[in-house]
Amino acid sequence: MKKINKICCIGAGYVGGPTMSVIAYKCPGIEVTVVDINEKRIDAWNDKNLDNLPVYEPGLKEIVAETRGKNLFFSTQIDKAIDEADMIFISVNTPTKTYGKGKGQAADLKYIELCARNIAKVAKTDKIVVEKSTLPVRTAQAIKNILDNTGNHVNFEILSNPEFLAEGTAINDLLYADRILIGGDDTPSGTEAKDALAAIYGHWLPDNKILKTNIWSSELSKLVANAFLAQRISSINSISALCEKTDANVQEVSKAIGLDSRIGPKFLNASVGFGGSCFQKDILNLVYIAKTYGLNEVSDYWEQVILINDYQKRRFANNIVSSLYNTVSGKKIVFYGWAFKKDTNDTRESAAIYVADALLDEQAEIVVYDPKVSEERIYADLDYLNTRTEEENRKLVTVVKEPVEATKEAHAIAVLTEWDEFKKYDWETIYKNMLKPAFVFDGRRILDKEKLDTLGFNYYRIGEGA
Ligand SMILES: NC(=O)c1ccc[n+]([C@@H]2O[C@H](COP(=O)([O-])OP(=O)(O)OC[C@H]3O[C@@H](n4cnc5c(N)ncnc54)[C@H](O)[C@@H]3O)[C@@H](O)[C@H]2O)c1
Ligand SMILES: O=c1ccn([C@@H]2O[C@H](COP(=O)(O)OP(=O)(O)O[C@H]3O[C@H](CO)[C@@H](O)[C@H](O)[C@H]3O)[C@@H](O)[C@H]2O)c(=O)[nH]1
Repeated sequence: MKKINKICCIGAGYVGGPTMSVIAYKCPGIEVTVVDINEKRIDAWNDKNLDNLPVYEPGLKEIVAETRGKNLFFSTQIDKAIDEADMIFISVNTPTKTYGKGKGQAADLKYIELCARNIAKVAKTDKIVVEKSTLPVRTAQAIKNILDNTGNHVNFEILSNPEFLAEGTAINDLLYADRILIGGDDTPSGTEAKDALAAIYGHWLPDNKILKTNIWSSELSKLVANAFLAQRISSINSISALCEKTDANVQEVSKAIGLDSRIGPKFLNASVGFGGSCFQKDILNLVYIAKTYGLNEVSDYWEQVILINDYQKRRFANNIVSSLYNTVSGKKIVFYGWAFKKDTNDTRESAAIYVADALLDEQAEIVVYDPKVSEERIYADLDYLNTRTEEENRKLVTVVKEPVEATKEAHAIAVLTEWDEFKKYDWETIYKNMLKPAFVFDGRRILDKEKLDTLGFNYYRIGEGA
């Protein structure tokens, strides 16, 4: 079996950084170099103060402290790292296309193609190239064409090894993965490459967790896994709307159905809507692929998962407006949370952005508190929507560091992220701070209903009648 001594990972983001840190940690005999074109990001990965790493994940800084400078390196010298590596992971972003054919649905593969061309240009020895990014099914074919046609006639073996970590639990998910998926050709060199990659994960995971498939099954399974997970959330969120009309309680419904072992209890938490960089992007990609093959019914079926998610965010915002006597103009609404889920500083596609946008359309004054998200990020998220000028966003939205203080003279609080600390606040003081009637809209169902009711709040939570 081919022995891997040096790994290069192109892309030092939310996947490349944590994944390679764990590989370096578990495989002290392998030298791992993570490269990126973004110099600022690499500098942050190399920052002496581990609180300044560009990705916040519980447990990450301890692993980086252990490995960085020993067998884990972060660098902008991309060509050098490619040249020296036996195995190259491509872990760059694959966002939804914002232009041209497939705009708004297809995955934008320009960064992937740039990586392939760069590898082809630089490689002087045989390489195993691993797709770590989430890609449309059959992308490996395109990568192979580029490598074989523009390369220096060395042998490239292409593997698909999608990543299933969830943000906020990335380190745990990597250390105790449910499964590792490795897709590749069944040729002798393909099998040898799959074995070499399996051996890396074999440093800490048992054989029965490592699943080898053909490359197309592997590429497609990643999109399907995300589609199934998001489908569960949209399913329960659609039922949350029905619960609110019928006095059923969505949590009781989740529990009742989840006890059926065929359904299972996980991923049935009703919420203000799923966010994150992956679910929407990957489902849209699946929708686009199905349409490309003329499978319109398949495409419509999966698109509905996104439509319900948009509906849920809109529904939450509309409910705030109608509860506050049909006008929020000039009213102070405090947002608890901006990240798309707890324990991450990532805000991509966070429901908070869209709820804020809808309320700003109604001229609300929004005050945001999030324990991990910077002011700069929050304004950038709003500016990116292009709904109003940057000046207006800064006029209507304030970002604060003091969550209880922020509620002074507020009309309402909206809980957008399920950060644990929100549960521990002094809700009595918050009640005193606020204008009456004091409204709380809990988009995550994390607060103590009985306590808030007793204190005098008008407390609403997703999936339950008033
Ligand atoms: N974020 C997640 O939780 C998650 C989980 C599983 C899979 N994925 C998938 O993994 C991929 C990466 O996601 P991410 O969240 O880490 O993205 P990210 O945006 O955080 O990181 C990608 C990095 O790649 C760099 N990059 C882009 N083009 C480059 C090039 N040509 N050369 C060098 N560097 C380049 C960017 O500068 C960026 O730092 C995506 O396909 C995503 O769908 C993400
Ligand atoms: O019952 C639930 C579970 C999740 N969510 C929301 O769904 C979104 C996504 O959460 P989660 O899946 O935990 O985080 P991600 O980091 O987006 O991880 C997903 O996307 C990754 C990128 O592809 C995959 O690797 C992971 O397996 C997949 O879980 C977040 O807004 C959550 O708040 C709910 O509303 N209800």
